Amino acid sequence: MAETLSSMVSELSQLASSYVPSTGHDAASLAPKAALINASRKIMYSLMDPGMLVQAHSLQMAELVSVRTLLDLKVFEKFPTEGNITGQELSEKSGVQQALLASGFITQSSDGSYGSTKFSQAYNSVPGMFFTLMFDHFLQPMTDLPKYLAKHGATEPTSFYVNPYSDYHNASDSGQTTWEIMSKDPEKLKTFQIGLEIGDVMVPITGYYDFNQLALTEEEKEKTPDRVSLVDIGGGVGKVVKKILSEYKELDPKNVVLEDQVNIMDLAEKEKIAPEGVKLLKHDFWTEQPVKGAKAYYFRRVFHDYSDELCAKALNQIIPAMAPDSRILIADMLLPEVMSAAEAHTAALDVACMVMGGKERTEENFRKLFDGVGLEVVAIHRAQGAAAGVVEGRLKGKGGGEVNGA
Ligand SMILES: C[S@@+](CC[C@H](N)C(=O)[O-])C[C@H]1O[C@@H](n2cnc3c(N)ncnc32)[C@H](O)[C@@H]1O
Repeated sequence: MAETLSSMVSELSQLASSYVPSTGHDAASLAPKAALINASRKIMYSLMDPGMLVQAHSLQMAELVSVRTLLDLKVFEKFPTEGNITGQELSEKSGVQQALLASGFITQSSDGSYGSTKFSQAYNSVPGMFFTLMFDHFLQPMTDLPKYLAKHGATEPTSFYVNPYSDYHNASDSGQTTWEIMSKDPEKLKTFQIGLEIGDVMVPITGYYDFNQLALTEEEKEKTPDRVSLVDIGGGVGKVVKKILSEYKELDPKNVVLEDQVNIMDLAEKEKIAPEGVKLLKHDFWTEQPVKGAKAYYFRRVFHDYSDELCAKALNQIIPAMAPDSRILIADMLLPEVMSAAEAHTAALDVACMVMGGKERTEENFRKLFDGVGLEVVAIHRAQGAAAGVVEGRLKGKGGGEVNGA
């Protein structure tokens, strides 16, 4: 039975009455806010007629382009933290025309002067970088999706050489991967790596898989002190290993390896984010895994960039290096089998990944992927309050070799 306006309003009112404001940015703190926003959106959509939705979409398009332009022109940095600034002053300081400043993202008072909001202030740091990466790397190629599909057929892109991203950059015939294309602009590459931090809340790093179980046992410390506990493959500049090591104290940094492509490892060496002791290794995961017999090979937010065929190719490079008790850990979004408004952002990310030739996956998709290369799923560790988890796998038929009795 269709929900009535009053039943939706009463649902919203119930959520509002139990709502406790929080400044936390972890999945659990954001969940009640998301529930309230989803309930409000449901009401909004039930009230809108199609013409109003077109207006809302148009406004969003204009707002996105305005914010991106203002970020480039560093306009938000010119706002005083307290008080307002006149359009004239702002134009002089930033060199932009007043017309560009009229966005709901900033405020305007009765004398016509402009003030900042919590949003424009936040966009001066990491949230702005995340916005920029979503705009530059996903929105721009995504707007050309109809053109791409007309050229390549209406099928899921499965290649890292030919996908909407490479097509948008006129590089589909260049034999370059998405990453190689992105690496041509070091500033954009840096924004991508650092801005990704904000997506941490969608695929939390910690809190649902116990990384302490990968620490060496007393016996191992004596017999195989150099055994690697954790290899973070495609681990970026080291923010993820830093977070893991800060919360799972039994893990010794010297038993942790961070792997990524040459230019990312150069950046990691420069930025020095990974804790002292962590070994930085330049490694291309399409080639044989050099770290043998590690307790766990971990990919976070990597598989969603690739098709099933390519993920299988990456896994096949690790399988020969695995010990009987080694684990593969894939941390990614876990799409629900049936999509609801609460998971709308996972659908958006699924589309964003498709632009680069990848996709988000369901639990079942992961089981099939593992099965196809001779691995079996041991457990799915779901993150509380997020549509994400760690899929834990091992070599098929190696059930006896447990990682510290896990
Ligand atoms: C979406 S980022 C995820 C980074 C990090 N794991 C995180 O969760 O923040 C994907 C990472 O995979 C790396 N990558 C892509 N292709 C690679 C390859 N062939 N070998 C090694 N790393 C690769 C990229 O450089 C990038 O750092």
